[in-house]
Amino acid sequence: MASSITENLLLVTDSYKVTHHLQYPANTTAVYSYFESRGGKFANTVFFGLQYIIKKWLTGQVITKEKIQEAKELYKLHFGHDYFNEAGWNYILEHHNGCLPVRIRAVPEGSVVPYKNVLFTVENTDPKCFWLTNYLETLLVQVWYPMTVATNSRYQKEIIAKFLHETADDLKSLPFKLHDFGFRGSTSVESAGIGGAGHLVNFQGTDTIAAICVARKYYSCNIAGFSVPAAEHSTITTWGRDGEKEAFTNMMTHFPTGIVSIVSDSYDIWNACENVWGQQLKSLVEKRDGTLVIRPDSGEPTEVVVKVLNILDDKFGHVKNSKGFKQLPPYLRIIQGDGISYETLSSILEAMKKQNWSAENIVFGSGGALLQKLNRDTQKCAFKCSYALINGKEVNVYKQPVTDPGKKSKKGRLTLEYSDGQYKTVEEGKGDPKKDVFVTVFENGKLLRDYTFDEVRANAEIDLLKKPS
Ligand SMILES: O=C(Nc1cccnc1)c1ccc2c(c1)ncn2CC1CCN(C(=O)c2ccccc2)CC1
Repeated sequence: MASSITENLLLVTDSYKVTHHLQYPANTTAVYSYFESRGGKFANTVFFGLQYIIKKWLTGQVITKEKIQEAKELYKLHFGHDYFNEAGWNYILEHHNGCLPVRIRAVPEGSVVPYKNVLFTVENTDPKCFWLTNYLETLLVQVWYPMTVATNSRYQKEIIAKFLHETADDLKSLPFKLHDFGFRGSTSVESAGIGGAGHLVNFQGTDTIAAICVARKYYSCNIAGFSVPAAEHSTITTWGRDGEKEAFTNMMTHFPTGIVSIVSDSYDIWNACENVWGQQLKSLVEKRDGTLVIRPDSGEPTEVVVKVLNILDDKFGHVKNSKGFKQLPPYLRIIQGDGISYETLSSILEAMKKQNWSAENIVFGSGGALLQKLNRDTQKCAFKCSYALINGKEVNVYKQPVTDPGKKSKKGRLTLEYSDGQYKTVEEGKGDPKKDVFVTVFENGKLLRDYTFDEVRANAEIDLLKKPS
């Protein structure tokens, strides 16, 4: 029978974990583990995506006779030996009605937590199922992905907010300033949805429809993001090299109101801005009831963006906003969707500012850098056992590799405390329960806290009043 990894939780783990029930000390009755970001690219981490994993994989009667049988057969083939913990899984089936006897406690979704703080803990709730805690590590650590996308996206929001503070009348446009172009560059439809939802924690502009679906299905959000009619090269180039003006006119005719975005670099972006938009279609642009967003899509972004703005200025003029920076007429904006990342954003906005252009004039699109150019190491996400009960004795468990002090793990039962605006992880069970911010989100097959996307967004919101440093 083909393995149905897509449904069978017993198959969603690393092979070596299938043998781990035989490797703990005799009479181990509790294994307690935690997840953290040990720090990496970003000092703070937006915690997001655990609820997706819990709802998709852990809630309800996830263990069945058929799944146990399928796993038993597959692992016999895989190892060439019978290591599978059939008795352990049958015990869960019989004594817990197929529900997982574990407790997961976590910081609220959307929380922004400095690295090296505990983000969630996992423990078995039935002493016979000590082996289950770390069986779930493989799946639970995959939260690194939505978390890291949400974090990387939020750091770009802070950059854009800074430049809006410095050069724009207000920050009203901030939610739409970074648009997700990353669907095609994602590893899979599922990962596009998960990562794209991570981006939508911070923004409301996306072309990754899978992300809308994840926010709707797993975070009770009817519509988490928006987009508009936009051209791609094929809808321009199929009109022929001499047909670019007709292609542009067709767009303006089919989409006579609202925002419409037209990629304009198919042949010569300078000619398109200067002669087509700036002369041949000038009055069409000026009279249209909406905003034309011109999209360059090649060349060195800092140079192209500023040169396009200056050409459009020459043709359509500008006004000075309250901060003294130039602003194109409201019917005209640009979007830069090529080469956009956390690393390049500032240089583009700085180049604009140097030539007195407000950040108000531009929207960004980001694809691979937003959803794909990340890995578990970006934020050094790790899952480690810190406490066990062995022969009824509490044991603080830890690792402290002489070869890498940075991999030292925390000891004992952990609490994440928040006081005076600071998070603090307290180890060895010495925390103050009154200051503990953790929520029990899952226990014995049940999701106990169901965060809405609005709640997640509120928790992750940046300080909009903070003047740029
Ligand atoms: O080229 C686009 N998508 C794309 C997708 C995949 C690969 N390449 C490009 C694309 C998509 C959306 C675009 C775009 C260009 N140019 C402008 N937009 C729309 C953005 C949508 C949201 N924006 C709004 O201001 C806004 C729109 C609706 C409601 C409220 C605000 C700002 C612009």
